[in-house]
Amino acid sequence: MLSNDLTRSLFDGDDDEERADEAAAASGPASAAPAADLPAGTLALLRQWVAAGWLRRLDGALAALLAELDPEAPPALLLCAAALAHLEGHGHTGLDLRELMTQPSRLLAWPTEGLAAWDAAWDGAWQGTGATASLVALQQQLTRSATVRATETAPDTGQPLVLEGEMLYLRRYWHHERAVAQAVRQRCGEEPAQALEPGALAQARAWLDRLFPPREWVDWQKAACALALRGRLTVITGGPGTGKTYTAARLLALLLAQAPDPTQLRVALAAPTGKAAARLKQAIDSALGQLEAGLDGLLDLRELTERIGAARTLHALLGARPDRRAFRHDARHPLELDVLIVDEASMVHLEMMAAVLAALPPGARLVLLGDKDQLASVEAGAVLGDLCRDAVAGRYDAATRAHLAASAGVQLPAEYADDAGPRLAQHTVMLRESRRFGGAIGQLAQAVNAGDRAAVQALLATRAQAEDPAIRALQGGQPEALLSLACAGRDGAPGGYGAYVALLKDRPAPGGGEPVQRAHEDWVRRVLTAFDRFRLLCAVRDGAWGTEALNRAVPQALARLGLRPQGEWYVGRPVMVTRNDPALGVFNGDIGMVLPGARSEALRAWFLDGETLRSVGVGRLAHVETAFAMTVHKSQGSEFWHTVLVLPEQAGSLLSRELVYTGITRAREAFTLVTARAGALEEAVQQPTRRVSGLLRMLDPGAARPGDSLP
Ligand SMILES: Nc1ncnc2c1ncn2[C@@H]1O[C@H](COP(=O)(O)OP(=O)(O)OP(=O)(O)O)[C@@H](O)[C@H]1O
Repeated sequence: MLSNDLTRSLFDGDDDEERADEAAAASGPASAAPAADLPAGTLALLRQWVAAGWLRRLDGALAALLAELDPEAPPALLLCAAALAHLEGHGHTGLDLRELMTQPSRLLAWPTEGLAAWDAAWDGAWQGTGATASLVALQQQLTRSATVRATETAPDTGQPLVLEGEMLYLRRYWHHERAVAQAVRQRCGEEPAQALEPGALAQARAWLDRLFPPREWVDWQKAACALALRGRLTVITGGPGTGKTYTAARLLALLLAQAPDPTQLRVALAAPTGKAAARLKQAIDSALGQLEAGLDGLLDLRELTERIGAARTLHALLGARPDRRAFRHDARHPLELDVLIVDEASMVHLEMMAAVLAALPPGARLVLLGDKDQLASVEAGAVLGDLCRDAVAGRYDAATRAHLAASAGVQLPAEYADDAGPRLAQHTVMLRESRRFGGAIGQLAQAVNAGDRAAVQALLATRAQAEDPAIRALQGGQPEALLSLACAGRDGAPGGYGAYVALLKDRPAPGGGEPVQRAHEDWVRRVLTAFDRFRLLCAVRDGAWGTEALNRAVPQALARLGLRPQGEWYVGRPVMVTRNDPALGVFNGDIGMVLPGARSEALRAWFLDGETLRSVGVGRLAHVETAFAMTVHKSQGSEFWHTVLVLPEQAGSLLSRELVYTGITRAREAFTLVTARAGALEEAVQQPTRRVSGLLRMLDPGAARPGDSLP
């Protein structure tokens, strides 16, 4: 059946337009000129919507494909299919049918004209069917088609769409969401968790008291470690600097202390990007080092640090293979691990989370660290956000509260108690106190996160009055002002990219021998470190305030300071890898700098992962882009001494609260906001992102309707 292969591939590639072309070509006349027996009217309408820019070509192509597979496909199915594909493009994993029927404007976020066209088409879809539009009637219409699988009743014959309750899925996303739900349920235990046996409990208590000095208020870090002892999945969320890695390091010490044979404890550290993995390793090593010093040799944490080795990207950990979608490690070839710590889990998309859960042996512990309020992955799904739905409220049941009291001496206030709390809540902890982010930048991030427009405005105004060097806002600015900022920084935060450009001329004389090699590597490190202090982050790629225009303009501006941006490859070109290339050891999101090698003028891209420096000849790098300006999405997992967030005139739903929050929290010491239009920040703050998924419903039927999973 053409459908199965094509539909599987339809959402498997990297390039939507490419996929649309394939689908259009393969579905032949259905998409070009519908045959008379196809629901041509609906398809023609969809083509108009594609032309109007409300749908992608891919969205129309999916409907055309279904019409070809099932010439009897009702118009409502074709409309749902196009909407489903469209929503996938916006990060939703499925289509909430009830919401589509009652509030299409909330789901589709189209212009008024588009919504009117949708309403008319939807009403038209029911005319002549003999049915009145209702959720049940829609479900019946959908499942009557051979292209839709109703999970409860129909056998799997490779139908492109799957209906589960009120959610319609693309086959692939249904599989991933179901796999994640099943694995999470298993890891959280179907029944209330068993208490630790008395010996283990006493030992845990002694160690937890040693690792966390007594406090007068709830020690959520200690609570997180205590919960992790009991379960195979622990989700630790918190804003920047709340001690997620600090807690994870203490958890490792605790697990080492509890292990029957500490020398055999197998631990791996991973993150979605190379940069985030390197930061995780650094933070864990430093936390374990400090801890070791305070433990009087009770635990050999140095040996553990060495044994853990480098933190890896999830792709590398799972064994990504060139040209293969499947990883080397899966349920049949599991990772040989006892503990896996994954940082920056908000960036882990649904498919990757499914792969991680599949490859981890059932007995191993998975600890997810991340900030639930950050932007979700570019790809569909908001797994961490979904998993953390109850993180703020806590919702700990009696068994959990008793466990925390007995194992950690943590007495939870009543506001966090809920005897009907779901299983997952018993495995989730939110860290609530930031140690690194208390100043003006932290306050701004908090106000943005709370959607508090007035507080954001007041904060920017008072900080400007106080001439606080940490925060500056240039509203309604000109691109020239931005370029000058990029070159030289600003008062209170000098430097900009000029600082690394100044270092380019310090290259040691090329040559052979170890001293030259070492001097060269030192220079490369200094250049990379200087570059990493400053970054321009954009909301969008296109337009005068997008990454593409800035990546053309900034090197030209830097030419005044000595950069020579000639040709594709030039000394001092910062690059970001845009596709995983396991054979080369470079992964999507890695950032490097083009510089000559130690011996010759041949240019290489140099990457710094923590302490490790590596390089690749530029001729071998097929998928990179210039990285003076990067999208906020791509910046996740990184921090810069001075971060500049650039908001364009218009960016529709892209300009969200999460985007601004994520941008601000990339700044360590200085943050500059540049907005093309006054008011853009305030609008973004009031626009939280919403991603529909059915994960919570699958995890806990009856607890939440699918579309309720996010605000
Ligand atoms: N309980 C604590 N006592 C003392 N210092 C702490 C404690 N918790 C965290 N810190 C310190 O606060 C800083 C931030 O901690 P950490 O890096 O673990 O936070 P994080 O939440 O992982 O941050 P990020 O946003 O970078 O992921 C570190 O310097 C850490 O040593």
